[in-house]
Amino acid sequence: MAEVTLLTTRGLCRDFDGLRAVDDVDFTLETGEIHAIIGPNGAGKSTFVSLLSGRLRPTAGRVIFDGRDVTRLPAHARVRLGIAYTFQITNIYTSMSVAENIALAAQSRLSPGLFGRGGVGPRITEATQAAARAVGLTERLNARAGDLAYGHQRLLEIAMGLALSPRLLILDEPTQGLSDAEIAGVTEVVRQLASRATILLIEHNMDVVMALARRITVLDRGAILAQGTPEEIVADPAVQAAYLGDGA
Ligand SMILES: Nc1ncnc2c1ncn2[C@@H]1O[C@H](COP(=O)(O)OP(=O)(O)OP(=O)(O)O)[C@@H](O)[C@H]1O
Repeated sequence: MAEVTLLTTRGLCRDFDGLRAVDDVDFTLETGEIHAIIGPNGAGKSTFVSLLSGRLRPTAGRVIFDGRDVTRLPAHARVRLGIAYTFQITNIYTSMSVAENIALAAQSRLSPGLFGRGGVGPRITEATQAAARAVGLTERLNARAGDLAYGHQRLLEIAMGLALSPRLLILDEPTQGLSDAEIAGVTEVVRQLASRATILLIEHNMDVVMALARRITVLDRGAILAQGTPEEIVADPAVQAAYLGDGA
């Protein structure tokens, strides 16, 4: 089956005070794939996905999503087009319930500015329950988010991203800080999410990358060092020298 491109970048650059954090990146993401971005610390991974989500503006270059140039669109407009970047854990409201946190995310997509008006509530409830189900948090919907174990808070973050009904879900180190058992759980959740959304995954844990990714992009000092299937990346001498071989 022919691949359909969901997102491309052309000549994407981002400078911080003279430092080029993202350097002339031409990137292509195909619809339905799980695509991992890897690279050493400071390689520019978070900066790159922030340029995709609209959290940051590029110094140069373009971002095309579903055939449309979104380079100048703010983050909230990109969310509405279907680009979701999982909220950092600090964006979870710890005193609110799991359900309320997910509902807030669902509301921002389904009814910006219309919370509580007729017909909107049931759709939010539905979206909340579906997102909780997808990450295995159904039984904790009424728990206070602040009382969740750390691993469950990470799943809540993913559920909040899912509640935005994204076409592209960007997950920034979803397994960071988790136990081995929790990592296995998140890996399975992400695998299943791929039927609902294209996934762009920043991940340091190579076992997780190898288990999930159909394609991998390696960033090094802001530029693309290599791209390919997991097998191609593991066998790439430049990648071995820069990254895999250093015990990271
Ligand atoms: N807001 C900022 N201001 C100045 N420099 C920044 C800023 N954000 C990132 N940088 C710099 O840009 C470079 C790339 O950082 P980035 O966080 O994108 O890398 P990363 O690959 O995500 O790293 P890590 O794996 O450690 O999260 C680094 O040198 C970093 O210090």
